[in-house]
Amino acid sequence: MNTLHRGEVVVSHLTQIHESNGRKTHAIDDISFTIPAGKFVSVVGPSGCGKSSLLMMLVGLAEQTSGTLSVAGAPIKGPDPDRIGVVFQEANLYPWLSARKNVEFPLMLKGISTDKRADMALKALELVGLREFADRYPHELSGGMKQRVSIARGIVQDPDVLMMDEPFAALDEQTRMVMGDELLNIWERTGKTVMFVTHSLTEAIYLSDHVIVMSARPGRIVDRIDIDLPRPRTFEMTSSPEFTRIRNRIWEQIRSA
Ligand SMILES: Nc1ncnc2c1ncn2[C@@H]1O[C@H](COP(=O)(O)OP(=O)(O)OP(=O)(O)O)[C@@H](O)[C@H]1O
Repeated sequence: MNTLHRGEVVVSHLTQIHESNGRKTHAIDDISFTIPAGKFVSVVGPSGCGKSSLLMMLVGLAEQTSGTLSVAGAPIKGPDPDRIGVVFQEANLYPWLSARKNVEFPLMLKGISTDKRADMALKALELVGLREFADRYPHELSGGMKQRVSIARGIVQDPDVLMMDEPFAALDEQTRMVMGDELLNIWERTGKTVMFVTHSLTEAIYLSDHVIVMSARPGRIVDRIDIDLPRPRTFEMTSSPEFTRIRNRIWEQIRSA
């Protein structure tokens, strides 16, 4: 890893064409952007525009057709949870493992010693406010708590970058708002770069330094918006004229995409 670029994400002329059963789907078309280290950037766009395809390439779970991707100064050659943490829409916890053991799981695969991985998992659970629930099993946790365990698992190896694909989509609105604030809290405390895929324009604006707007498939970037609202963000801001102006601007782009 090039320490000069820790946490920076650089996407250059990225194109992806999926091929399955002899059919080609042009998902992403010539996308370029940079996320400076430590920034919180959201990606929004119409359903099927290629947001998840983009994220899957950035976390090393899919390959591009052309173009380059680099995270923390090095190209992506496969999943690398030391460099890039990932959180998906479903928490995907193992039901037979406690919260702590779920967080420890990737560390166990790496052969990290029992004591060290317990220590790392507890620190990550502490960061998401769940240390007291470390020995609970997934069925004993609420949807929001499960997703917090999943975030803990995503950051347990202390990656510089966290990629999140609709992490709060399955949660009720109230829990979703609370989780957004908690994520901002974790982000502020850890200084990680976050790329956050969401369908919610309010969530994207509320959380981010910058919002990338994609067109309908094949996904291209149609707008890039700096969110200059002060931090900490507050619920009241979501009904301010500035917030509404930005939301309308994004909605116009998506509606006509
Ligand atoms: N593995 C795959 N094989 C073939 N086609 C795929 C594959 N993955 C995605 N696609 C297609 O690529 C396009 C983009 O899908 P993708 O899931 O990236 O969009 P999205 O913006 O995340 O959608 P949504 O907002 O509905 O979650 C879609 O037409 C989808 O059917």
